[in-house]
Amino acid sequence: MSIPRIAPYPVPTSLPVQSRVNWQPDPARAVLLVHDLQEYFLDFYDRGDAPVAPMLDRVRALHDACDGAGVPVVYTAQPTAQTPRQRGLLQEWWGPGVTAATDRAAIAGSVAPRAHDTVLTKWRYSAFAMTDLHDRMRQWGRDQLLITGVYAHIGCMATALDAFMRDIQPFMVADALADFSAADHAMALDYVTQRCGVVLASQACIDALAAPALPTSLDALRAELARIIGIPAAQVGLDDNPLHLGLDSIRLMSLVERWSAAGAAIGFVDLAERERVSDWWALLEARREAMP
Ligand SMILES: O=C(O)C1=CC=C[C@H](O)[C@H]1O
Ligand SMILES: CC(=O)C(=O)O
Repeated sequence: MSIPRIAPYPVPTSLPVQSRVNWQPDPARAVLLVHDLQEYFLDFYDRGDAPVAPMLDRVRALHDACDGAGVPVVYTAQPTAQTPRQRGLLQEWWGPGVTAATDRAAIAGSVAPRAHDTVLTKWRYSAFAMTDLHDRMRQWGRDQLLITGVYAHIGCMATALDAFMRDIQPFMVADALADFSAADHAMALDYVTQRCGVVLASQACIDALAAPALPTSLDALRAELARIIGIPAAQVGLDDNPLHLGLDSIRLMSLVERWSAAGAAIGFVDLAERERVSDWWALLEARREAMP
């Protein structure tokens, strides 16, 4: 069985109501996933119609928002060369797929990866399967995944469920996804809302990423340091030196960039010369009060 020809359908606008969690995309925690937007998978659509045309526009807008907020962007793409062992059950289920359309394996030009993006080779429905996506997110100190691309009820939903099981908050960006049908698309959004994550519109996601993030409490500062260092928050004590806890200069610079973008006049030396978490909090409080 190959992929069916996909009739146009409108991008979902009425989203399922979330009642279990109040997760919000955080520019300090998020990674944008652009899932399998290869020409091969888009060729089954009428590219000039919904859902693909608006979906690609919204993926581009989200990519721009992530670039502005310092949020890493990760692409997945299946390889054209897959041994039977590598392709596994996909071969029996979907046939040769992109391996028989090697000239269509490229990621769609209108949403092509940019120089600073990460492109992972994709082997199974979930973007975590047989890739180092989780390791990379750990290294970046990030635990939210903003999911866009195709197909919503297959690889995107599988990735959302897998993220949840890895304690990564999944966000399905409803109008930056496309599927086999409106019903499949809606099913994916309903499932994620009920069982593992948050569904939101691309504009709500862009607005959340644009909200500069200064820690609003000492515990929020400890939690942010813990996430970016990759240790439990309980290990970030008020008298601990963040650099001695494992915060390296690259991550320190990313904090300076993020907090400066939020309007706090904080430089690298301001933090490096302060040796306690409590001193960092006092500095953040002082700089917040001095903000216009
Ligand atoms: O051919 C394939 O590998 C696939 C077809 C349709 C959706 C699946 O996610 C993808 O693996
Ligand atoms: C497109 C694809 O590979 C997926 O939905 O997993």
